[in-house]
Amino acid sequence: MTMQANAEPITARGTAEVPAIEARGITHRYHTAQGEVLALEDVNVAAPQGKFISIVGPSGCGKSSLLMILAGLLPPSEGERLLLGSARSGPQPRDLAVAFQDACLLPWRTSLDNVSFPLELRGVPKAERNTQGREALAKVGLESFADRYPRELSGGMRQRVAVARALIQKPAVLLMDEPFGALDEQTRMDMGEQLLTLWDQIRNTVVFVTHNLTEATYLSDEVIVMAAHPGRILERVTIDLPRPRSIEITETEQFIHLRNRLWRLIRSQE
Ligand SMILES: Nc1ncnc2c1ncn2[C@@H]1O[C@H](COP(=O)(O)OP(=O)(O)OP(=O)(O)O)[C@@H](O)[C@H]1O
Repeated sequence: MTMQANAEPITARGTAEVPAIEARGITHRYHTAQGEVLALEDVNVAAPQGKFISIVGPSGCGKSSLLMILAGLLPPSEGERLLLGSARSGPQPRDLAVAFQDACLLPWRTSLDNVSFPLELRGVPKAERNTQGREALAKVGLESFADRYPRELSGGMRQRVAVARALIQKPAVLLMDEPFGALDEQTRMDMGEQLLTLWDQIRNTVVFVTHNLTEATYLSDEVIVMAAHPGRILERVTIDLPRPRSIEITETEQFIHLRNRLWRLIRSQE
């Protein structure tokens, strides 16, 4: 697989100055039988085009809620969410793809049919979507598993199918909520390395929610640290490690320094 460190960022429209995705003054309240929960308070986040942004923070600080709002799947109580400079509501599948911790594959479809599903929804003819589907599976190293069903794959393989399905849409913005959270530490880092190799080729905008500070430091250009009760932005940490990155970078002094900084920020809230 060739790595293109300087690939042009995917810009669906507009100029590179327009953030790919942005949350402006987002406040969100859930109404429960026990009363109101203030999940997010005045959150402002702008993910520049072609950047990899992670969101970390203690459990319950509103990371998933923020991602759902950015995805257009959850209307915020206050504030607005802009996708490529536009405040259109609801998900826009051509500009945006979402991958969750649970791979959410359709159990009755093969890997190939799961990966090519977004193209089917767009009415792409079968021969073309099969070609693109096989290409996408090859990118995540699963070309020989095209005809397998999800139940016949390991957890890591299922997650790779989900990543291929998200990437086949060539979205300008990819939102990922703990996509490797259910995997063991070794598989998780392997998946992170593979994701970075793919991302180096397309350089779209990724917003990645994780609990894992090593993963966040390794993948990101910037890590947004959130605080809880109410959920808000505590600090934004620039990760100025060189790219392309390989797993060995996690052993460098600069990496450990950045990761420890994130850890201290999270600890300061306890
Ligand atoms: N559907 C819901 N109804 C009521 N309260 C909710 C709902 N979803 C989330 N919350 C509450 O909103 C707050 C933020 O939750 P959210 O899941 O966004 O946080 P998180 O940072 O993603 O948590 P975790 O890291 O544990 O996944 C929490 O207090 C949570 O209990």
